[in-house]
Amino acid sequence: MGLMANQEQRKLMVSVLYLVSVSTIQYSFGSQERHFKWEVAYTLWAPDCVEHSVMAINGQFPGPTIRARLGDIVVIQLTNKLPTEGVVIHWHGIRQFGTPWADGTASISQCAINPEETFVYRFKVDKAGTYFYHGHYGMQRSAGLYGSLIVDVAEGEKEPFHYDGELNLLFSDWWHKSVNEQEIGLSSKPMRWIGEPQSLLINGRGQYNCSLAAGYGNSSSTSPPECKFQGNKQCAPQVLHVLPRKTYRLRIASTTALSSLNLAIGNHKMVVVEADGNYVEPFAVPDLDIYSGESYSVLITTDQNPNENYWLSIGVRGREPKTSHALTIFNYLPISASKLPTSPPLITPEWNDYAHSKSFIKKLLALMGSPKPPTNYHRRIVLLNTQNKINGYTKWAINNVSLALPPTPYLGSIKHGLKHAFSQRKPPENFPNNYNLMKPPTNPNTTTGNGVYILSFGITIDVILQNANTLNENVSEIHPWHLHGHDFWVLGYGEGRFSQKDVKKFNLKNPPLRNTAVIFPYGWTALRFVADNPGVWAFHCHIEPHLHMGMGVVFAEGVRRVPKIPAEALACGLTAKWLMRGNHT
Ligand SMILES: O=C1O[C@H]([C@@H](O)CO)C(O)=C1O
Repeated sequence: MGLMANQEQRKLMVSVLYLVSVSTIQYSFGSQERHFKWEVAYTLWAPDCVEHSVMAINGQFPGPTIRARLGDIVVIQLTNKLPTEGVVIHWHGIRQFGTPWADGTASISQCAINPEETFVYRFKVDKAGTYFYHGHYGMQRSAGLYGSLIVDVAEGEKEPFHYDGELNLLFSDWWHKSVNEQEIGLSSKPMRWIGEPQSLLINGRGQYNCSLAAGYGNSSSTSPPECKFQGNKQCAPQVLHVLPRKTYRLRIASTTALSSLNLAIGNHKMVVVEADGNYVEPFAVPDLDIYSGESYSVLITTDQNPNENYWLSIGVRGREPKTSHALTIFNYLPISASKLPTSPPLITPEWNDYAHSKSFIKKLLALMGSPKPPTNYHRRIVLLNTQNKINGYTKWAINNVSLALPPTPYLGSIKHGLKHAFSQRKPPENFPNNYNLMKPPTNPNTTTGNGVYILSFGITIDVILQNANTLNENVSEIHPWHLHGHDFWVLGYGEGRFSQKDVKKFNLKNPPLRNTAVIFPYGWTALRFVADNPGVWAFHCHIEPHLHMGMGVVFAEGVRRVPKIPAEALACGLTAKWLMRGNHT
């Protein structure tokens, strides 16, 4: 198979040995500014061995990894080199305390950066953990605009667990149809759904129509042929080189557009220690579900037969899979990476085995000593998730409002009192009692809206995400919801309609802190957070086409306390007019 040429393998071995030693080096300097100069441009690339256009950063796909230490200021000077479209980048999991204009959400925190313009993102990383970044304008994440963002503990501090080396995995899904065509299909009448991805990618690499694992005795005539490529191809798997009898931290994040994934490594159990940049009570699992917008760290001990290699595989969950698993090799050095594992890759649990997913997610509990939620809430917002229609167009709606973002970003319009910038009607806090969650909506018609949930500064908010049936009989889908500007405590999950009696079952003792939480088909998920971060924050389904079809809401809190917003974030829509009136002195 020629996964890795010999010389390349030696080079990588040296870098693994370096990696192992690096974790013991003590740095002698404190927090600092980390500067990056980036250009976003389309480039031709073959993520799954088939060439298409991808949105790259400095010619790289995925974009460069940002690595910083807790307390550092990260400064990214981003120049838009796309010929005809705007761009923004969201720093997923970074709460942006004091810098809400750097959250990178078009129409919410800033104006899109026009071609040839530069915008400087400057923010503090105030919590160690595994994060990532991605485009947040239209469906630019699906176009390939993403990369990893890793925050190490502060100088002289230790993680609450030991490891000898570290490996970084960023998962995504990939379509051969351009994002432009996908977007047009979604907004056509009737809607043309994007379908399942052609490939899954691990660190931007996958294999369409060929298998790294072909040749395991029972491969049938329908299974794809063996991959034939040299290790230098863009789609060649990034082999994970490890040394025997060590402990590795795998940092994992999922920036998929659609797919929920399950990860497994042959013969190795994983000990989960971090979720979305928050420590959890360690627990061991043979496989792990990861939804779009989530990140995890797991510890792996290389205690298996050192004369073998092992498969690392990801497969689709929660939707009927039509996409092959993505694979790479967990290579025990010094044996060659081209020695195929003796056992075939692990198969993902049945796509609709939700009991498996629920049992995993309920094991996640905050590490002892983590911040606890307030015991009471001040305001409860119940959000019903439905698929709907507007004049024959398919939409997603929350409490029967489908989010259509306004041309003027909310942060500037709210801060500067520009009331015509968006609807001043309060979006609904609940949905009718007689709504039947188990059936398609009896009246599927909805309307668009762009109203904002204004949260009094400092209060405790409970959000109940309530799932329901889609437009099709007997279908309810998974939705991973992501909150900007905050972590929330996940207080509980339940089946059917949420009711007051469910409150008794909330976990107020050690609920995990996260920034993304899933709702299961026909179920509910309860979240709690404190509205203590001045700014305007998106809260939305992280499935990119669903957000595109309106599946989100907007929270605003303490906007009067936001310091002076940089003019570059305001130079569009009604805030541009406001600037021209000379208000920004
Ligand atoms: O938004 C979606 O549309 C399709 C389907 O409901 C209609 O084709 C699907 O699976 C989604 O998640």
